[in-house]
Amino acid sequence: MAHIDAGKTTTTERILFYTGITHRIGEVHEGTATMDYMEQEQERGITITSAATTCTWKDIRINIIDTPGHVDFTAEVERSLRVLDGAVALFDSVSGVQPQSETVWRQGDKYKVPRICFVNKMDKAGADFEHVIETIRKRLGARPVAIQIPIGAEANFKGVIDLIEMKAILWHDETMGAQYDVEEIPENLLKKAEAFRMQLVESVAENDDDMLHKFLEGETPTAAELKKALRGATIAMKVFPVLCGTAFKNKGVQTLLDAVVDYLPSPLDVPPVVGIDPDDPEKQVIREAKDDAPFSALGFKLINDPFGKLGFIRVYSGHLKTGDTVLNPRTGKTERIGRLVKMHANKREDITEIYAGDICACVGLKELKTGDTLCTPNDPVALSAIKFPDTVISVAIEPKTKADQEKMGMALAKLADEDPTFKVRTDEESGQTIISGMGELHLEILVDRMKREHKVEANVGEPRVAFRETIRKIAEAEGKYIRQTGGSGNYGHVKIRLEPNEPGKGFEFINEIKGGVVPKEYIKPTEQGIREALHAGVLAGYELVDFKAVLYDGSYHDVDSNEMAFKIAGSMAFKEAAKKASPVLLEPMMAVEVTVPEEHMGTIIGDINSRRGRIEGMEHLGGSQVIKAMVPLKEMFGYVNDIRSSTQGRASYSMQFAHYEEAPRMISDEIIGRSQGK
Ligand SMILES: Nc1nc2c(ncn2[C@@H]2O[C@H](COP(=O)(O)OP(=O)(O)OP(=O)(O)O)[C@@H](O)[C@H]2O)c(=O)[nH]1
Repeated sequence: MAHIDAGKTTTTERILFYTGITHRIGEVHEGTATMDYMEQEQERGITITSAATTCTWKDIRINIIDTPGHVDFTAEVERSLRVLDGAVALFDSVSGVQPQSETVWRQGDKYKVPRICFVNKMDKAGADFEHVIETIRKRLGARPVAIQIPIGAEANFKGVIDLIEMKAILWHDETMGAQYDVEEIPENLLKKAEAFRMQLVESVAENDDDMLHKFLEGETPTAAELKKALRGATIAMKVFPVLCGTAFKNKGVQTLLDAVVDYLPSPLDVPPVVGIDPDDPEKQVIREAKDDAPFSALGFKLINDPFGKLGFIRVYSGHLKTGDTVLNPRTGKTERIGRLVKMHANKREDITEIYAGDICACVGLKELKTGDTLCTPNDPVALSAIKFPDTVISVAIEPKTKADQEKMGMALAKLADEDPTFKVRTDEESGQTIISGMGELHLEILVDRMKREHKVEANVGEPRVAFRETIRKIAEAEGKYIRQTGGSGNYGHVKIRLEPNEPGKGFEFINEIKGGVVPKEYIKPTEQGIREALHAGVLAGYELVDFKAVLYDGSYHDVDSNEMAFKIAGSMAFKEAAKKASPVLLEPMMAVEVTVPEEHMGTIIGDINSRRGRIEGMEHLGGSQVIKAMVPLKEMFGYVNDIRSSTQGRASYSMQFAHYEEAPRMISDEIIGRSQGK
């Protein structure tokens, strides 16, 4: 996991080489990386989908997922971290912690994934190992602990000092697959190495009683003792071991693999997974990572390819054989496992059985969706699903020909099946197909994939911002749906109150009905009516968020009341109340970070101001300035090209969704006017 371009794919390629999976190293910039197998990935030199692969190092099997760094593909990182037991966080040796490193780090915290840090690109001009450690400490608020220090830097980077064994490890050769030599620590680095080892021992001692005792007695721990204590502290996420190297120049990757084996947890080291009983959501079910436990697995990724649907699963407990039947608690249906495959990027190897802790793909499971659990039918469990962020941008898409029209629906459905952050809907008024996603690049790639993989040509409209609406005041309203249709009647009547909720809290429904004035069976339908109606807010048709709906009164009819009538009454009351509750328009704000040479700073700041942006901070980094700003997404379309031409390509930027904010009057009037066709 890392910011864009830190070297994740390059490092993974080396790992595959050293572990004997590939026999020649694929290079990202030559478009030959094994892990970046999609055409678009090879053309652009970026990772888009996270590829899973398996290798073995020192008799330990390691499942690897190479994740994308670009924020538009953040869902890939989210699902990978949900199912992995450990991660390697890569950092650029010059920049250290970058915006997206921070995001993925927080995702790692969320899923409690122990991590080791690899400072890559030590061969680059300006490489500074200690600066990177400092940014990990400061910007991530983490506890990094160096277990290596570099020998030389930039073009002179030769190897590392292993602070555990207190030996120098030198790569005298930069060619593919070069082996290293273990030597004595050079005289001029001995003092520094001793000081760093002292820090390492101290950090570990703080988290290990035996070590603390030894430390206080003034004893020097052995390498084995140090390793054991460090493993414990790493798995407990008390410390994060830091290593360094250059994947591109083939230095430091074998030692990184050693560290993965030594310090990251095996499935047995992490706490057993906790799910719920699908028949009784109040009841917790704990599943230990044992092969003889009842089977449970989480589906975290789907790929539709010409050979069928591949569902990636991570097994948490038990084992599974081809021919077995599994239950999907979400649908309540069972499916038979026809084929199981181990994935090596896009190549597959058939297997017949899979065990606790492993990752593999099932072929042909029709019902499986991302985030579904698969389990033994007679001992079911539902594991917690993966939460994905909401989409922030959308475009209208139109098939070019009649033939494309038919294929487009199918193609979009397949792509949406694979990608939970890609949404497709039909605009009720215009009848247009609207696709939504995480950013311009995200949608561009999906449209491109539709063309290449599904042979559908389409015209794409201008990108549009996913605005939202919320309310600022408390308001009450009544919804009455009383109709006589033919013989049978309809009677639904509710009174509701809408109240603003804290930002980010979403929608909450509160039932305050007393004395059964609205019978129990009509409460849910009322809530359902409101839930359906909130998707089209009363201002400009955007989803209404962050509010509470309190159902406090109503009435019913013994014969005529039914669920449908209460659903309609709920939605009528909602619309009425929302109009009275001072609705406002919200727009997505992006956290933007621009790295720019000093002489272009003025241009960048002026430009950010003209985009309604707020400068939030500035920082020196090497010879450049890093400008942090909060800018409305609406003003950021096409920024890639604008910044390139205004700085002759010398600035780089990254941006990610931060939060929603009330749109200024001018913008809100424009959007509301447009939605009303003015
Ligand atoms: N100098 C130098 N360049 C490197 C090193 N590692 C990777 N690179 C180069 O940096 C660029 C980005 O490398 P990738 O491996 O694609 O980075 P990534 O983190 O996978 O990128 P995304 O998946 O797009 O986020 C490529 O041109 C690599 O050749 C290194 O150790 N030293």
